[in-house]
Order: sequence, then structure tokens, then C-alpha cells
Amino acid sequence: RTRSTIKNIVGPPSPSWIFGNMLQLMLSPQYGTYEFEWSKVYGSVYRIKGCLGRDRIMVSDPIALQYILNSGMFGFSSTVQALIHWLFGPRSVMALNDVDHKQLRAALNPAFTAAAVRQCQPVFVRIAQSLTEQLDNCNELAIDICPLLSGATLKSITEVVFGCPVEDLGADFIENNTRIVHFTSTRSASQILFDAIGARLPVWLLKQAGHLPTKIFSALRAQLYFADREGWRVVRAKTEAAQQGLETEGDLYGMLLVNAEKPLPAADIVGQTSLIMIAGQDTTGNTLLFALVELARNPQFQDRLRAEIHAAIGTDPTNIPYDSMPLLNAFIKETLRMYPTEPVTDRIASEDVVLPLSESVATTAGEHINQIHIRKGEMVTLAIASYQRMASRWGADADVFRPTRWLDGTVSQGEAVGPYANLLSFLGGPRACLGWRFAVFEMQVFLCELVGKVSFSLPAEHAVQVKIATTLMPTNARGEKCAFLCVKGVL
Ligand code: HEM
Repeated sequence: RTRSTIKNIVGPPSPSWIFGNMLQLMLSPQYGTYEFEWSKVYGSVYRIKGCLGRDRIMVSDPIALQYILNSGMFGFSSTVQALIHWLFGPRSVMALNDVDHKQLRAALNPAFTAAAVRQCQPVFVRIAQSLTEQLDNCNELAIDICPLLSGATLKSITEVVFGCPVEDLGADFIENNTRIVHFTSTRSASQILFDAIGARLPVWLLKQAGHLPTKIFSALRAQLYFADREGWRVVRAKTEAAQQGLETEGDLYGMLLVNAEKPLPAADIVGQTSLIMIAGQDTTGNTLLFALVELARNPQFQDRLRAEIHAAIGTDPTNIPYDSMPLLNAFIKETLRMYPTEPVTDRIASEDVVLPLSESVATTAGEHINQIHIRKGEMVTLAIASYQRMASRWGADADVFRPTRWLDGTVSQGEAVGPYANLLSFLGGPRACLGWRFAVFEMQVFLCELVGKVSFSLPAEHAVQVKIATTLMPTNARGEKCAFLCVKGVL
């Protein structure tokens, strides 16, 4: 076997054996304080220390990223696999591998096409309108928009997926969902260490940890129980409605259960309930939060966007040409570029592999190498946020939030790595986000409604910081999730 070259690659010094560089990477008060500096100093591939002295490489090189995502030679770490089982269940598409994953994704695909997503427009518009009304009444007061956005995206995902209002899922499910969202909005040094220790345990033993009587594990177990209960309730109701010849179209489960060319077995549909609810809620919610914060920071751009929205609405608000609105779409792309929900994600080599690179990297011996030998079991970190700040691809001012870069030729084409605008915010390859069209369309509708009718500005206090927990989120200086903005009706 070829020797691994990971440990020969240069990188920042590690401040601790127990935590390595992980606290700098994951717990810095402002996400990227260290990472973006490291990528400027060491380039698009460099080595950092994980917990307990484990080497890993941070990769933002597009060719290497493409290979990691598409070759099938890299998979989730054992702790992530266990978490997917605990939170989403063993039948969820994310828990499956190889041919099982491919088949289920293909079967789910018809509910995630552009045409299917368009059918959600009335629901998105109605929920965005009710959010606008709530904001309209705030009268320039500084309010925390996080709970409002989180609630609105939960409502959207419930209605478009199950075809029922969120209240129908039961107070116990909603309450537990709030606990899960809260849990995923926190990250501590002990969690980081737990991940590292878990990665050294055999998968079967790690899965047993799901039975531990702690608050977090009981919330995870409850999530699966409620998702199963409500998933089956919705599926039974739709089957009965279809048998009586009643309408079941218009929502994702109805589409898959009775209206698809090849209907999916009910158990496979129910198995996606927890995943879709969680994957579709705060991901979109947090991206929208960052979008509104950036609008508050850029009042001139906000005015231009509002003018574009008013012109597009014209006299027919039911027929907005979302895809032909240059500023709106450039703004969504820029928000996704600067605030990727999953700014870093780890993968483990499932075989010995040779990782190709687009540019050479330096070794500790002063050599330059064009490929990296990685041994089975070694870890690579996809540095998505760093990739999305590469000057070679996004322009010399890649660290600045500037939506017009998408319109003035600053962004250069290159290897296609992700499904949308060459970004990796939705990841890429066979495990790319299944709901990316959903998310983009929901953001288009929400932004048109909100920015068309409400103006956003920064309050004198409450500076917004960017922090990573499970996903990237806005926080206050104490690291608590919140985003205070002053809002005022404009019509
Ligand atoms: C801005 C919003 C969103 C972002 C940034 C986002 C991002 C992602 C990312 C990065 C992954 C890959 C996770 C990994 O493998 O490490 C993923 C997977 C997934 N997402 Fe999204 N997502 C968003 C919204 C949605 C929505 C609205 C839905 C559902 C309607 C959804 C459904 C899924 C599903 C089912 C997967 C698993 C795909 C698979 O494993 O084959 N996502 N998403």
C-alpha cells in the first residue's frame, strides 16, 4: 500500500493535543476567523489537527472537491452515520448507501422537479404574506426575526410536504421539533470531543448510544417516534382520500403516494418524514435570515431590489417572473455563497485513494505535489465556505458581500461542482441536496413578498455575528442564535 501523504502537507500549528485546531475551526466567535486566514496562507489544501492528534486535510481545491463528492470513494464518518440514524431513521434517503441510496433518490426525484416545486407557490405566498403582516405591525422596533423565520419555514415545509397545517402534527411533535432546533443551534467543546471519541468506536456500539437516557437522546428518539406517527397518519389519510376519488395532488407526499407513475411504497415515504422536516426548515430559514441581515446592511441595494420587485409584480402579483429577476437571483446566489448552511463537512476515505488537485500543494519537506495519497479511514474536510471565497473563482473581492458580481462578469465559470450556480451550499454529486429547487423557489417567493412590502435596517445595538452549530446561523456576541432588525412597512 502507498503511504499516506497527509501528514507531510503543511498547515497551521496546533494549539492543543486534545482539541487540535478544532476549537479554532468550529468555535471561533465569528465563523471563519481562522479558516479564511489559513486558506490565504496555506492555499486550497492544507493539513490541520483534529481532536486527539488526528490529522485531516482541509480541501477547497475544486478538482479535489469534485473527486471527493463524485468518486464514491468517500463516505460519512461513523459519528455522522450514527447521528443520521438517530435523527432521521434508517429508512431515510440519507441513511442509505450505494444502490439503495440511488434507487430511493430516483424514486423521490419526481416530487423535487422544477414543475413539482412550482406547485408550492400558493402555499409559499400565503405563509410569506402572513409573515409580512406580523412584521408590518412592528413599526420600526428592533425585533428578533429568527423565531419568525423559523416558524414560517416550518409551516411551509409541513404544508407543501404533507398537505396539512403544522398544527395538525400535534403540539407534542411541534414542541419536540423546537427542542431539536434548539439542540442543533448549540455546539460546545464537549460535543466536538464526543464526535472525535465516537469516531473511534465501532458503528454498532455507537448506534447503541442512541438508547442513552440523556435529554438530547430522548429528544432524538421522540423525533423519530413523532415523525413515524404523523408520517403514517398523513399517508393513511391520503390513501383513503384517493380510494374515495378525492383530490390528493399538490403536496409532495400525495405526489409520491398516489400520483407518481410508479408510486412509492408507503413505508419508504414515511421514512423521509423526519429528514425532510429538519432538512427543509432551518436550512432555508437561516439562509433567509442572513439575506435580510445583508439587506439591512446595504440599504442602497435593498432599494434597488425593492424597485425590481415592484416592477416585476406590476399589475399581476399572481404572475411574478421569479427566474427573470436579475437582482433577486444574484442576491440569492450571493447569500448562498457567503453563508453556506454547511460551511465544512467531513468525509472518510472508504478505500486507499489518490486525490487529484488543480494546483500543487507544499509539503513540510519543501516539495510541491500534484496529488495526495490518502489511506482508507483517513479524514478529509470539505472546506465549502473557503471554496466559496476563492478569489480565482469569485473575484478579487470574494470576501465582500456584493451581489452584482453575478451580473458584471466577475464570477468565472470553472469545474461544475454543485447543482446551483457552481456553489457547494447544496453540496454536489449523488448526495447533493434533494430539495435545492424547493429552497431556491421558497427564497424567491419569500424575498419578493417581504422586501416588496417591508424595509429592514440595522438597530443601533445588537451586532449580528456568524457562528456554526449544526448549520451556520446568526448570533449575538454571546453566541446565542438571534438577529435583531428594525422593520417598517413600505407601502
Ligand atoms: C437553503 C436551503 C438548503 C440548503 C443550504 C441545503 C443544503 C443541503 C446539504 C449541504 C445537503 C447535504 C448534506 C450532507 O450530505 O452532508 C443536503 C441534503 C439534503 N437536503 Fe437540503 N438544503 C436546503 C434545503 C432543503 C429543503 C427545502 C429540502 C426538502 C424539501 C431539503 C432536502 C434535503 C434532503 C432530502 C437531503 C439528503 C439528500 C441525500 O442524502 O441524498 N433540503 N441539503
